[in-house]
Amino acid sequence: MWPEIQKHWRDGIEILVLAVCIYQIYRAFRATRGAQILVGLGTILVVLTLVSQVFRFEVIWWLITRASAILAFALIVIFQPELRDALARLGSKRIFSFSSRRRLAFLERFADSVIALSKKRIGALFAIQRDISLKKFLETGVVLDAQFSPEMATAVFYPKAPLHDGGMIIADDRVAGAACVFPVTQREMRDRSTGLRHRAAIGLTEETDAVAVVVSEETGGISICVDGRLERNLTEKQFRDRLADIFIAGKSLTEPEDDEELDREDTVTPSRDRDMVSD
Ligand SMILES: Nc1ncnc2c1ncn2[C@@H]1O[C@H](COP(=O)(O)OP(=O)(O)OP(=O)(O)O)[C@@H](O)[C@H]1O
Repeated sequence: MWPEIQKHWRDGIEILVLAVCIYQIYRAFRATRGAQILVGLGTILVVLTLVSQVFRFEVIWWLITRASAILAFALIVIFQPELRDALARLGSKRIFSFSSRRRLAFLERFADSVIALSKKRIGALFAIQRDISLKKFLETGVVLDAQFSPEMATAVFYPKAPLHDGGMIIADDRVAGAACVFPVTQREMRDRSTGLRHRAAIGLTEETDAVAVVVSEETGGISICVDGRLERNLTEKQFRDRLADIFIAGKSLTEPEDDEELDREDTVTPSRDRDMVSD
């Protein structure tokens, strides 16, 4: 047993490293235009490799090995925009992410705005960008690049206002755009009353790592959606706590923080979720 472990421990580590790399590549590309191409090519390659190895198809095997260099080159060309985005993100991470103090101020403003909309029963859909760019959804709406404020949120979502239809995208603490169309989930809903606004929140967060917040026009209920999981009808406190949990690792949104702690927080990564970072 022991000699076997000694012989194969390197293989174990190699498999682990490969699994982590493949998973990270999948995460980086899952919401991008080329994701389906990548999955398709990967599947074809794996199937062809398996078939050629099992049945010893020498010509197919020869073709696979020869084609891999061309394929690698083709992938770089196909994924050029995504690669550029990913590298830019890597470079900008933490350095350009907005400071804890700004993040906290934004979250408080945001929570107040959502609660005000809920009280007035103004339907709203927000998408807060995290690591994965929401640029392609921004293109479906109207670019604003404006400072976020409760007045701004109410003006945008006010019924009959020109931009009230669709979702608002927030990147860092700014409103990137409004009236954006998000992908609607195709999942069968247990709750048949789940309408398009909520389905769009689920769809977007299934495809990206954004956090979606919905205010129901019908009930005023506030929901948060992360990774395709919708948490509906949160109370004010639950909503604030959930926001804090996601973006500032559980620190209270309402309790003032001392400066020292805030500064220190800039250097650590929150427990479970990533912070909001610019694209
Ligand atoms: N794909 C989409 N992307 C963004 N917003 C959308 C999308 N589809 C619908 N919406 C928004 O949702 C609104 C319709 O919401 P609908 O009543 O169907 O949903 P709901 O989940 O029942 O919400 P509510 O509880 O507010 O009624 C539309 O007016 C539009 O603003």
